[in-house]
Amino acid sequence: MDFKSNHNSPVLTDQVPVHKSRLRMSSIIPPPATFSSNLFLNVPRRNPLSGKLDDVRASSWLDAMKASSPPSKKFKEINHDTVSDETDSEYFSWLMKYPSALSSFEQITNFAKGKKIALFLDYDGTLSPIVDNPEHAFMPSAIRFAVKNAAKYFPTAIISGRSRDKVHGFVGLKELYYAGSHGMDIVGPVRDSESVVSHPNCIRTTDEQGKEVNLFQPASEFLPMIEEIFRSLIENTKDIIGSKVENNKFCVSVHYRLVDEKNWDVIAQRVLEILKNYPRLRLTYGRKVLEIRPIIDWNKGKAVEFLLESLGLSNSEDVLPIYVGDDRTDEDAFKVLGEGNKGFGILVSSVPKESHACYSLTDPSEVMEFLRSLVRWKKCEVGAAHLLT
Ligand SMILES: O=P(O)(O)OC[C@H]1O[C@H](O[C@H]2O[C@H](CO)[C@@H](O)[C@H](O)[C@H]2O)[C@H](O)[C@@H](O)[C@@H]1O
Repeated sequence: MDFKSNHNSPVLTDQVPVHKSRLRMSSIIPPPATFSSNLFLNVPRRNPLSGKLDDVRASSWLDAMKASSPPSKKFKEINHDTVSDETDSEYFSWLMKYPSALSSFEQITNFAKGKKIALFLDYDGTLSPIVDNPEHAFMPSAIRFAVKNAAKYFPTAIISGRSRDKVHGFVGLKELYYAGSHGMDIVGPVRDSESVVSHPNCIRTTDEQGKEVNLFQPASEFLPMIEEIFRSLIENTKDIIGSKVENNKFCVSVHYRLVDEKNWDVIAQRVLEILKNYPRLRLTYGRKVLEIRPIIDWNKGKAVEFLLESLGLSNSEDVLPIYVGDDRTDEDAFKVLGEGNKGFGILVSSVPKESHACYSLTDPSEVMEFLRSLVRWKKCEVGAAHLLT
């Protein structure tokens, strides 16, 4: 769900068909709603006088917040004595729709034959397991090694909601490209593509190793505003035990994973209250996190397109982009790749979720397995090509 603020009202725009997903998975998405300027919820009601609008607003947010991170227990590990047939069949019919990228590996590589694969990887929940403290979301070294190896064969980029510096620090591989702040901060290779260099927010600079790069920051004018709201959010949530406000440079995350559930409505109300003063910012949510970001026409999907263009890999039949991610913000990238069958989106999830992806993997360890398999396959392909020459 995506609350777009403007001077009169933050407007809810939901890209996933609400009724369909609510039918399939109880309450992934809160009920359709709009907000007036005082941020009270306006929902069609049978009796407009019954109940308090504040209560409705809080319960709508609570629905969203509770649903934002479903129980992480893997279906395949569930004790079948305690699980209903209904749950099993829900999972298996979901798997029919989003087959495992490991089980379907041959299908994927058949499609990839002779093509140049470009890899796009989300960070939290994809390369590092979800943990309580966002500062401790370290990447297991075996996964780092798999990513490093994959990058030897395929151009590889990390696209994260974190600040670019922070995610670079966690991943620690200089051979990758990095996009932070949900794609609003990209360092890409230098290429004289008209659509890349002509963008007013794209500048040529040098990276830490002195290499020439293109730095693209489409939300740079929002930097002071983000700093300001970051400070205000810290000040206004400091009494909520367990809350954590994270500065992601062009966006801010308000974490409630460690907040007692009875205070989730308090944290939502405080954030909404502050946001009233920032009509050019909007509120979205991820896995037990509320995210504040600029209203600009930019997202992880656009970042993928930008990077493909920067790498000289766009508009080519011989290129197969693969995006792996676990979160709502990754859906924009899945959508871009799904349109016109440009590439594959792989959703990382151990529970059924509606998605624009076409395959699934359960967790970061399966992501690692998938990357290793891609490398093995590529080595064989290269070996076979050598034998023929
Ligand atoms: O795009 P991503 O790389 O997936 O980043 C999305 C958010 O990830 C982080 O929060 C999530 O992971 C934390 C560590 O496992 C977890 O504690 C939190 O509950 C999750 O929401 C990050 O801290 C956020 O800033 C990112 O926006």
